[in-house]
Amino acid sequence: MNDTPPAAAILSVADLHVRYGGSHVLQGVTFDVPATGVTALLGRNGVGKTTTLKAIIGLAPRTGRITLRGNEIQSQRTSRIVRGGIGYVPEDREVFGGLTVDENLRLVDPDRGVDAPVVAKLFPDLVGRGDQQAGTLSGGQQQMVSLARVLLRRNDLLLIDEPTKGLAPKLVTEVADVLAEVARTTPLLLVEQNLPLVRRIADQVVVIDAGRVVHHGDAAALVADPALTRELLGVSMRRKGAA
Ligand SMILES: Nc1ncnc2c1ncn2[C@@H]1O[C@H](COP(=O)(O)OP(=O)(O)OP(=O)(O)O)[C@@H](O)[C@H]1O
Repeated sequence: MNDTPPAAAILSVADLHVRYGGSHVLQGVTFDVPATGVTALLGRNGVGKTTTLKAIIGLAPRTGRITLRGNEIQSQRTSRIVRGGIGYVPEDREVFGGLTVDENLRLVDPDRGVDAPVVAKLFPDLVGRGDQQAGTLSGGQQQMVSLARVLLRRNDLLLIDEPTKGLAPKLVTEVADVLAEVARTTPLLLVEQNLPLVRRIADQVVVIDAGRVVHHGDAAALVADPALTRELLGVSMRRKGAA
């Protein structure tokens, strides 16, 4: 049993609702994200994990209360929330394929491209690719550009949506290494279906089902319990790739 008290919350989500037309996707989602480590947001396909991240960052129509370091942000626009310290890496990577890697990075800050120290530290493979068109990169390399872009800013919290989706096992491991390194200094709220990766880097899990949080607790304990993972997520550890 770990007697360490839980870290204070950096983000609190309370009674979060999202409706798309007649579809009531989130029906009172409530959870905290501790100020350190990795919190994995899990759930079956289509339960609203991406919608939860979008609602936090202001890209989905929401009601409820969302606080960052105790300050309410639920009525703020996305640009203000980002300036307030939340970084967001969307699921579809969204690199600009017609721009070079360096230009993609300089969209965030014109003064910092592939020569930024964080790129050399975390994404050495990108250093020599500054002039390559981002659209010609592999999926894993595009994911690195997407992560690097958000890490050029100082963030108090990062929301990262399925960073390993569609990647080969070796690249999943590389992305996991980067996320583990980033999490040493910045708390992460991570949507991720790869349970070995969750087991490796997540501290806490929040599981959503039918529009609500149905489980909240220690990541290792959930992943170590095959009956519970099957019940909550409908998956068995064996079907998922390595991290
Ligand atoms: N813009 C939208 N308009 C209408 N319905 C939407 C919209 N975005 C998402 N939905 C619906 O909301 C529900 C939740 O979608 P969401 O993408 O948040 O799920 P998810 O848990 O991230 O899924 P997955 O694991 O498959 O990525 C789905 O039924 C989806 O079809």
